Amino acid sequence: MEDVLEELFDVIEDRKETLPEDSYTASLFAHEKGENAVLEKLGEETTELVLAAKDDDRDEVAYEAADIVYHLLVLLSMKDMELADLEAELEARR
Ligand SMILES: N=c1c2ncn([C@@H]3O[C@H](COP(=O)(O)OP(=O)(O)OP(=O)(O)O)[C@@H](O)[C@H]3O)c2ncn1[C@@H]1O[C@H](COP(=O)(O)O)[C@@H](O)[C@H]1O
Repeated sequence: MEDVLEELFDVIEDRKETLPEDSYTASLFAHEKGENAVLEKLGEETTELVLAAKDDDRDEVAYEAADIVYHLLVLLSMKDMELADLEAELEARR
């Protein structure tokens, strides 16, 4: 899991730097309202996650959770934060 998160975060950071035209991630960084779009997605996906959980739809829970994690990592990158910032907070709670 840690490897997947690190790899995904590295890809997100790369998209932020190189801004390829065909990249959804890059479009979020390039667009003036990209941060708002990410925040809206997080809100929508959280609602969808709640509904999926209520339905006991485990596939849909996994799908929505993945959407949330992806957009959460994009948000961390937009705030010039590192995955280590999230890890440190989680570690501090153990
Ligand atoms: N994990 C993701 C990921 N999760 C979601 N999304 C995109 O986020 C957008 C919004 O997600 P939604 O599920 O809301 O999309 P939707 O199907 O339009 O749904 P609705 O809005 O209709 O509800 C879609 O365009 C998805 O493709 C993602 N886009 C990219 N990644 C990762 O980022 C990498 C780089 O992607 P690019 O930046 O596109 O090269 C990829 O290889 C993936 O690993």
